[in-house]
Amino acid sequence: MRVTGTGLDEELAYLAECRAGLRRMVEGARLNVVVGEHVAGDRYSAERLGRHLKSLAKELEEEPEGPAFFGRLDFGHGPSAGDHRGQRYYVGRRHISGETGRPPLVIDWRAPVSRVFYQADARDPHGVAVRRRFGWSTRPAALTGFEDERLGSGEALGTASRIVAAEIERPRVGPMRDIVATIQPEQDELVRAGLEESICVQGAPGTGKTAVGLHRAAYLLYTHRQRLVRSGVLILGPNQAFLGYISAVLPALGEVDVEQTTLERLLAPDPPRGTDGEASATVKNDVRMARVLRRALYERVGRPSGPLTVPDGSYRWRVSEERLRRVVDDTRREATPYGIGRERVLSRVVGVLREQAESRGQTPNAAWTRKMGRAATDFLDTVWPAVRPQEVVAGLLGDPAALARAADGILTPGEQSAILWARPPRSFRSARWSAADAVLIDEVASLVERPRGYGHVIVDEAQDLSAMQCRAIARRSEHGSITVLGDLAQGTTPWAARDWAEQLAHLGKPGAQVVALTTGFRVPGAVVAVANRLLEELAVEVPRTRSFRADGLLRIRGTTDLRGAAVEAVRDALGHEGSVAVIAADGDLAVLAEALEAAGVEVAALGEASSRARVTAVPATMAKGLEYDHVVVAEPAGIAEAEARGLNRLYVVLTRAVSRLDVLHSRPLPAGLGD
Ligand SMILES: Nc1ncnc2c1ncn2[C@@H]1O[C@H](COP(=O)(O)OP(=O)(O)OP(=O)(O)O)[C@@H](O)[C@H]1O
Repeated sequence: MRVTGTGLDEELAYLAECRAGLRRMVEGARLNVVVGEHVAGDRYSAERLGRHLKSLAKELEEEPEGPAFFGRLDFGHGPSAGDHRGQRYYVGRRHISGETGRPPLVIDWRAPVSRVFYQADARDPHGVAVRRRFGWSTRPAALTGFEDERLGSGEALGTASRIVAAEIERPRVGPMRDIVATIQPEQDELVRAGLEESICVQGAPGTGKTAVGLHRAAYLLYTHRQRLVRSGVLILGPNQAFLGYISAVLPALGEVDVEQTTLERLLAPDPPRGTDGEASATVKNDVRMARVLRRALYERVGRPSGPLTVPDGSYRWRVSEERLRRVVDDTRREATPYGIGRERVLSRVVGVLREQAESRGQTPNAAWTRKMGRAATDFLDTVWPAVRPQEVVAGLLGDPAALARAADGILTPGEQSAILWARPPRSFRSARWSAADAVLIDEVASLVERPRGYGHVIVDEAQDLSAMQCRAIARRSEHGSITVLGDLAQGTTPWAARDWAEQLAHLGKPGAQVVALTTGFRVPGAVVAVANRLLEELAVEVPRTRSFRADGLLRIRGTTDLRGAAVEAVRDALGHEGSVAVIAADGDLAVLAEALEAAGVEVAALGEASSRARVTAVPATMAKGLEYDHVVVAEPAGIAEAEARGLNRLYVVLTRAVSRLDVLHSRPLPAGLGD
């Protein structure tokens, strides 16, 4: 290893060239925005191209002084260097073109050759003689130094790199950042898996699952841009606070065309107006509901009773009851969506009428066909009525007899009464739908008409999804692939997955490979040790984590004055750099926040973007996926007791700390934390 200043002048000169290159690109992008409309083939592409170029121009302008590159590869002269023999490449967040006719100044981190930057090591240098990592200071961004690894001579730092360690251990300020400069080899494998591949990443807290998912989205868009920009990439996260935390990563990587939302919002843009008790939510989220709903929908399909007669001038056409029954039965057997089934029944009946007309020597035209269609509408509405998905669900939840028919042999009487509305609304239009109802409505809607699919779907915190929620995602990725991210140990919903095979089957990708990540980049070693102890109590089979980080501080303190101890711990935390969170059971948080405010500490509520306070009060149920430099956990027993999977919740809460964790308790610690 060499950590030297030699060559820094040359690198600074090269940086100046890169910045000049960026300025040329800004000019070019601005011009292209003007002419974009003329070069794109159609309006849709023109709009996309225009947006892309505008955002590129804007970003380049906003960040002309940013870190233009983070790595350099000097290939050797041996045969293993292949086409890159003797070449030097700079690797950065984005491609920077050279002057006309000259090679690029910086290669995008997603380009094929950049893979070597992440994968090369002393055992397999991939033809690289020297890998150089650059260190940058932030605000203002300045190139401060570099580290060389002479991989060709068997010399590699791996995770001992000081630049890598500094990046991983840096305090967290503001929203989540990209990790392109320090992606680890096992993460890189997942980021660059092929588009056709669906993968499931089981990773302990802080192993970079979310980071991998976001970078995978960026990688896939770079590698398959044409295909994915049209079909779309969707990222699903657990809640708005989490989405807010991760929302800046993809735009910073130049990717603005990714839909990032929660499943709840995707299914129902308006917030739910109703709620479910645990018993009813559990039944509604059970996979058996899919069969109940299908029955309820198809129960609407009737049996023709009597022939259909249609007057047509001096004739009366007649279709026999038996023929009508065959049309309906054949259509049912074809298993097309309900809505298409309805169209087919109509067109088949009209087809029978046409045959009769033709055999009478008539030549039916389009106007005649329309007329026959209108004449058959009453029949159609009786045997295959148009439906609204909400109406079907309301028909079940509001009518014990209808529910009993649809759920017979599927749900027990107790389960049926758990989901029945105590006071049914007058019409389905005034129903106060809950989040679980939205999933049921979506299930019915997809039986009527297939929903829009995405090219790739990334699902974070996937262990928490119910079977019915998984099905909603499966429908949207039927012809695409998915990346499933999660941790069985962090499952907190009543229906949280206990193994991945079943969850993947519900997600429609039973064959997806499950890959484990076990190196934690967030949580310091001392905290990981405590979390691993708690893991023993959680009854899930997951590999233990080891921390990349030797730094960090853990304090577990008993107290008789929880509020006073929390104020003291937060004051101490504010003496350090970085973000601070106070996490407690949802019901215990308000008094702590009040105590802090009373002591003159400014506290922001979670998601309160306008606040400048460094301290955030985080309800335990909202902590998932988030991270703070210093975390004060108040009364673990309260968190563990608040819900059925309270110990899993506590495991989530304890693993939010990046640098320091204070655990304060006035009551005995829950099992696993006690000793
Ligand atoms: N290779 C890396 N280099 C630098 N930082 C990294 C790397 N991998 C992960 N991190 C950082 O570690 C932290 C944890 O990552 P992330 O949130 O993706 O983990 P996770 O597995 O999703 O965690 P959890 O399950 O607890 O939500 C983030 O701040 C992320 O930026």
